Amino acid sequence: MLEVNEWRHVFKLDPNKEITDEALEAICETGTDGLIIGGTDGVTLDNTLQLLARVRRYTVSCALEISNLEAITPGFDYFFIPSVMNSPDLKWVQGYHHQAIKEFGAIMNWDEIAVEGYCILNPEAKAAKLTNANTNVTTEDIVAYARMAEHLYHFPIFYLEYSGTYGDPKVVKDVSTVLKNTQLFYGGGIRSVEQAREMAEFADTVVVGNLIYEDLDSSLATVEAVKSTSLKK
Ligand SMILES: CC(C)=CCC/C(C)=C/CC/C(C)=C/CC/C(C)=C/CC/C(C)=C/CC/C(C)=C/CC/C(C)=C/COP(=O)(O)OP(=O)(O)O
Ligand SMILES: O=P(O)(O)OC[C@@H](O)CO
Ligand SMILES: [Mg+2]
Repeated sequence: MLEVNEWRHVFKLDPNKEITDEALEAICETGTDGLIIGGTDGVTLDNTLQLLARVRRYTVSCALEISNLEAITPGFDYFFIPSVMNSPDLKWVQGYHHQAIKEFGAIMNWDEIAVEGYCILNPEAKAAKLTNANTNVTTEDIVAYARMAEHLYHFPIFYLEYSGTYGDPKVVKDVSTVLKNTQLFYGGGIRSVEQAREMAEFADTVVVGNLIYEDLDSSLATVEAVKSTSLKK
């Protein structure tokens, strides 16, 4: 099993979306480095457990990206905890986290936990709306969030999140140059191998989500595209 810090390509599966057994098998057997299970809305304990049981038939490693308290369950290789750095609302930065750790802290295996410092940049994304993220930011603002993630908070992951739309490669490049220890995730709007390659030049890890549900074959092709691209930092 690859450690998270070795992940180059991952698929994000949404428990709130339908996927056939054939499509799920194709995703799990592509040679992708990992799966992230998560979504912004409609994620329940029931649909999370169902998807977990289905992906556990394959050897690919799997992280639960926690978006609400109800759907927290053991059984994953990793637990990713988003903290939305550009939300003015404390509950999305650390409020729910405090509540969850009050409940689960004593039984948590901290080696399986990775905090993701999120910077959400598409104002139309559900996650941006939910968290009231301030998407009206400059590249300098974003770079400062990245530096905070690495040097103030020592987050293992900084996540440039454009969910639903293709982001700005120049922003990804500029952020990549200031991160040394914190892993840069890019996610959002990847719909072709060219886009996957472009972001893979600067992001340590490229996340492909909605394309799985819109054009399965194109999503499968992003694995090789990312894994054959060398980082340019
Ligand atoms: C034994 C046992 C139970 C073990 C588990 C212990 C454990 C791991 C406890 C967790 C502790 C903890 C600190 C939990 C955090 C709790 C929490 C609710 C934090 C808030 C997270 C947060 C900021 C959510 C906001 C939304 C968000 C950023 C979601 C991430 C996913 C995302 C951006 C998806 C993309 O959007 P999508 O839904 O795909 O959009 P479309 O449907 O339009 O595509
Ligand atoms: O669904 P897409 O737009 O590919 O985005 C992937 C991921 O970053 C969503 O959290
Ligand atoms: Mg999605």
